[in-house]
Amino acid sequence: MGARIGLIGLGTMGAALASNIAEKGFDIAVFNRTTKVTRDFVDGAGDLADRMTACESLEDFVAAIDAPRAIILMVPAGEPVDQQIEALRPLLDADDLIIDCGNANFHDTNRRMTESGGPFLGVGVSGGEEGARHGPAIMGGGEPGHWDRVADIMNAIAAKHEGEPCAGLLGPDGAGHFVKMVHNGIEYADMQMIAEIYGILRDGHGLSPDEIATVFEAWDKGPLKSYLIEITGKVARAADTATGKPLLDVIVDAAGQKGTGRWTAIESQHLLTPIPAIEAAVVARNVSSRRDERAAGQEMFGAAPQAVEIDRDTLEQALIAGKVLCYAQGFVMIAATCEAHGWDVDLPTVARIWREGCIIRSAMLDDMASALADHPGDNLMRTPHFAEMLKSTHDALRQVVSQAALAGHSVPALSSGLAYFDAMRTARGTANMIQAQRDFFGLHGFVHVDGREDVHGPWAGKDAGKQG
Ligand SMILES: NC(=O)C1=CN([C@@H]2O[C@H](COP(=O)(O)OP(=O)(O)OC[C@H]3O[C@@H](n4cnc5c(N)ncnc54)[C@H](OP(=O)(O)O)[C@@H]3O)[C@@H](O)[C@H]2O)C=CC1
Ligand SMILES: O=C(CO)[C@H](O)[C@H](O)COP(=O)(O)O
Repeated sequence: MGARIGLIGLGTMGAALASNIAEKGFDIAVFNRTTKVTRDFVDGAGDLADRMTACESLEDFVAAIDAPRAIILMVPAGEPVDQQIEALRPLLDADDLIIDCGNANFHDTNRRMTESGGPFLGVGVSGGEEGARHGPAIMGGGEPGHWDRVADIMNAIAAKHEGEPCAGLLGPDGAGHFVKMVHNGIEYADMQMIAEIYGILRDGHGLSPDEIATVFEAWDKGPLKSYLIEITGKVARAADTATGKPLLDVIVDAAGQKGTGRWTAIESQHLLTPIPAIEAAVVARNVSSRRDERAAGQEMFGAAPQAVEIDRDTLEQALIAGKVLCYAQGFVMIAATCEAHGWDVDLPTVARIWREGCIIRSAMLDDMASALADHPGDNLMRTPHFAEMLKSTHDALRQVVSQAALAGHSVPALSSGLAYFDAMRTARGTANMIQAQRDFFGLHGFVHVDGREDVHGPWAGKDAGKQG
């Protein structure tokens, strides 16, 4: 008997996932581009090594797995995935299954479904190293017959919510990677809003990292309870091992990004689906990387953030409103994309899968799953439970955004969330002005409130057709 499954790419995620798979009782063959990494991994796997076959060539790796084979790729998105597929396929049988568990762009996954030369699944895995090791959230995309071949493994290694695996096949093609991408978009917005509140506590209230940790630890016991709030308390409490200083104070304020947030923002523009809090979070990361320019700006205009008087309850309420709006935008985007691609991704199932294991897990997700199930097609912000939540918190968000602006704090995600909320409850907006301007300079026409279409203003010549 050979291995039940194989895994290529023993980096942070692949190593943890391979250990998780072995721990759940499945024999696994492992391969890594750098052979020493494979050896070191299996040598350090303790009792789990009995269930692992360390392979030093792709040929040995393929031979070590029982046919029909299932092979997980856990390598960086883009070229590395295509290279691995290209190297593997000639060694595989026609019905061997390749499963890309990295953060692929779902357009690539759509392409690979047909061009990878055999059965293919695109599976989003969330939870970071700890999640991959002990139970991630797993978002599958592809054909049900292919998913069924590995469903027992996926369910066994996934996080559990009250015994229910946080794993599932969400749709065909790249649907799983698409949902993981939006998950990351929400992650970006949630993290940015937390960072903005951290900035107010640090620069507006003058709190130390330890004092800030205490605030987030308290919030993690209330409605904001979530993985990201929990780790915010932990990172604020941590000390730098080199200097003994608070860790946050020795980290350069330039955020990295590997692309999933940017992909979400770009995709939303293609779909004409507004996700301004997520876009603002991507922009904020880009701004953060402009360190020299920011320093020059401070020299010229003076430092921006001043003391600000907003009580902590108001900050907590604002963050609650912001968090709901991040998820609302993400779910709307999933719904819009499904429509565009003819996918039938079930939003309550997505919310249920996100309840444990993933980075955006939150106490709110159980209620979100119920709200989306009870009110299909509605924006989460208009479902009764979350509408009540927003009614009681949006004033706090307004106070925080306005006070922050007056005191020179940059809060792009919180203010974009608020602008979205206000726009989405304004029946008559201001785009009539845009339409009039477009018609004035380009004779683009507008829809008249009486129902007539392609109407022009009085500036149009007789030849332009109908006038208003
Ligand atoms: N880190 C995280 O929190 C999460 C990451 N992901 C996704 O999981 C995937 C893996 O990420 P992560 O484990 O963090 O990455 P790491 O950088 O830790 O590991 C990357 C792995 O891929 C291998 N690799 C890199 N380039 C190639 C290539 N061209 N051909 C073959 N193998 C290659 C590396 O091998 P070598 O040792 O030879 O360099 C290494 O084993 C990515 O798609 C990432 O976006 C998903 C969820 C969470
Ligand atoms: O998928 C993840 C978490 O869910 C990865 O950690 C990803 O790398 C996060 O994105 P970025 O690196 O752009 O912050």
